[in-house]
Amino acid sequence: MKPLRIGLAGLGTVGVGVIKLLRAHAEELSARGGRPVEVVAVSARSRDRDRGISLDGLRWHDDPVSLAQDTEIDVAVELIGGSEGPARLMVEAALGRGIPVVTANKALVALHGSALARLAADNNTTLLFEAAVAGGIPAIKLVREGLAAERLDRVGGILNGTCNYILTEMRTSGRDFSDVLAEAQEKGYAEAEPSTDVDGWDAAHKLAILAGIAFNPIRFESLPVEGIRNVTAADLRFATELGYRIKLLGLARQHEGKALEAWVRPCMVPVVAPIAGVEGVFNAVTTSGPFSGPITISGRGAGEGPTASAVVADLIDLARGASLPVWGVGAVSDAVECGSLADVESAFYIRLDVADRSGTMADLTSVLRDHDVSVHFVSQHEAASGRAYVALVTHGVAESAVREAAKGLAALPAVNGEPLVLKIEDSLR
Ligand SMILES: NC(=O)C1=CN([C@@H]2O[C@H](COP(=O)(O)OP(=O)(O)OC[C@H]3O[C@@H](n4cnc5c(N)ncnc54)[C@H](OP(=O)(O)O)[C@@H]3O)[C@@H](O)[C@H]2O)C=CC1
Ligand SMILES: N[C@@H](CCO)C(=O)O
Repeated sequence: MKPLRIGLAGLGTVGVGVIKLLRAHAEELSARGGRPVEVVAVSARSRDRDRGISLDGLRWHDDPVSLAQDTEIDVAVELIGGSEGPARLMVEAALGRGIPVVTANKALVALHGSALARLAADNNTTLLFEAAVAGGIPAIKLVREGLAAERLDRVGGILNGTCNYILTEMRTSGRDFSDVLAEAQEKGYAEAEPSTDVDGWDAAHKLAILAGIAFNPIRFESLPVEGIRNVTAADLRFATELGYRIKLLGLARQHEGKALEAWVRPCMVPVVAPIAGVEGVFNAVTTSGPFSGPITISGRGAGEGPTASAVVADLIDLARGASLPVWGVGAVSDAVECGSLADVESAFYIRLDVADRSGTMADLTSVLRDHDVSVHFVSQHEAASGRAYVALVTHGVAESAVREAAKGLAALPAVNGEPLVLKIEDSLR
């Protein structure tokens, strides 16, 4: 059989992993795909860098766009990264000439998925991106293929391993965010510039893709995103006492007849929920639908091996001749705005740093009363001399009311700093 000839751009963590996996499992891949899958051309910035693998016999392109235009390749694999620049140009060049593209680039797909889907459709080819969401977890295949018959009402999960690692370490060691982040950076688990991970953007890219295949492509700018910088060790202690874990979640929900509810933010998850037990760098993807019920799968969301496994799974699909739609149902629809969260009802956790003196609790509860926020539970711990952390759990209330109440609480003389408001996600039980 004629091999499937791969042009691969990006020889970093994932690119090298893909070449190693294609070589290590060549026989099985050939049997499963019905023909050999072979890298024939590559592109990276430095031709001389030792990457720990032999590149002998592979054509070299300095420019990934020229790789995409190589007439002796059948598939272009983009493992450079970034939503703009060489990655986008290369993907557009390959799709534009009718060559299928496999990418692990979540930023690119989250921001330009709809335009790239249209370009692919116009040129009768496809764009595959299994590795772009939750690394080694077959998240895209779960939603697009395994649940192809379902009308999902929820999709999302724990979509960033760095945040999950930091929150897990904070809980188990009692240390604060900055301390654990610094250690994670020293060990190489977190980037020197951590914002993409800890401010929720990486998880947001992945959620946007999941929402795109489960429901509709969304306008990325309309997705509410909050990271984990304001979560403290005190919050993790309160969560444990209350029977919860704090997780950075990305979730999208389709309510009948309404705009898509979608967001990324730290949430309280009941300790009995399957997702609460997903710890450290692991990711989890969760879905729910009327026929399939709840599904949660977990695994490694990043790293050479898991990510390469997902990229090569897409290559096997192409070797088999599978023709998968870019988004879930095959139609290329325009990206839609996420709905406002103002009217979405939930229970919330509110944590405050307050002056520990008589009348403080009365001041707090009067603000909540004024905003019609009903309290379900209150707890308090000493913070420092004369100060205390107060945790309040509300009954179900519209998000707009709890946000206004938090502003009122922050304005009280007894309250120090900004209150932390976390959504309580009891639905994931
Ligand atoms: N690492 C992971 O665990 C995961 C990564 N991903 C995604 O996979 C993609 C690749 O990530 P990763 O392997 O970690 O990234 P790396 O930074 O390790 O590798 C990037 C590669 O791209 C090459 N490159 C950069 N600019 C150019 C250019 N202008 N022309 C040609 N080559 C270029 C670099 O070349 P050189 O080596 O010469 O500098 C390098 O080989 C990203 O989209 C990332 O988001 C997805 C899931 C997990
Ligand atoms: N930086 C990501 C891995 C790449 O998607 C994470 O921490 O999960």
